[in-house]
Amino acid sequence: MKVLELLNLHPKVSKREKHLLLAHILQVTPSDLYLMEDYEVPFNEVERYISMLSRLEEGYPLQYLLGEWEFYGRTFKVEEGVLIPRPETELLVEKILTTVNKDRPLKGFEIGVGTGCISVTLLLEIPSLVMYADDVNPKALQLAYQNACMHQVQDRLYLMEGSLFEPVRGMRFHLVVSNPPYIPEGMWDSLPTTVKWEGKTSLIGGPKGYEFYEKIASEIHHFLEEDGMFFLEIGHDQGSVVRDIFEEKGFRVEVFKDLAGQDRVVVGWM
Ligand SMILES: C[S@@+](CC[C@H](N)C(=O)[O-])C[C@H]1O[C@@H](n2cnc3c(N)ncnc32)[C@H](O)[C@@H]1O
Repeated sequence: MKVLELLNLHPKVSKREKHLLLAHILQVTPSDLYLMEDYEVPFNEVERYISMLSRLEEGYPLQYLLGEWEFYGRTFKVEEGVLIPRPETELLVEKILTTVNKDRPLKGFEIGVGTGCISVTLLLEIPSLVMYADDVNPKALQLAYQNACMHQVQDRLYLMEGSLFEPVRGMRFHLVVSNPPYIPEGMWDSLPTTVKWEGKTSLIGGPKGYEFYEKIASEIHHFLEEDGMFFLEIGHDQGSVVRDIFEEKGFRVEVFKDLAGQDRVVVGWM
């Protein structure tokens, strides 16, 4: 079959997804495909493409089929059960990069490293930084290690299996960052099928959704240097509740909105 014929299959799947998938299989860029419309695709590739298209139609995420996704202009490996890096999370990284003093040695900690997209990006952008990062999901830790190796920052990233602050008891950091699970449990059933492949551990924060912020607020003072700061991604409607949680514990916080005008990042300090 020809490229154009393949791109016209499965009308329910978006053109963009089909372009990304076929380009990935043929190892060309999506825009190359416009010049290859009459190219006769070898049988094996046709078979692979058609079976992946069926999976897409069933709601399997494109990113997992590709095995990689972009974050902050770089490629990260992704795998089923580990959160796919989101564009909103780039704002969290941006806030850190524009806030911290990058010219001095810095020690950071990330709760819930996932693919490692946040920690690895920070390490690439801040050469004086060393990051510690944990996750309760061993698959995420393996993936984060692979991504750290791919971007050659594995010597400055210490990955630990464990919950919240448990693996770093007794340590203090200049920055603590987290994009914790923040969706309320009751919303699981109504989430799109594609999102569910990322797993409850990645997404569900607890009955209220904002339980992780409560847990972080109750402990974080033990783990921050005197001038330390924390940077948290939040759900679009969690700005005021998360502000209250931290202010009640005596922290100063600022809430920032994303490009869509939704609450997205909380920056705080003691
Ligand atoms: C929303 S994902 C964020 C992943 C990644 N940091 C990102 O921004 O793409 C939340 C991550 O927290 C992890 N997690 C869930 N509960 C945790 C806990 N109690 N302690 C540490 N990590 C946890 C999940 O496994 C998941 O990788």
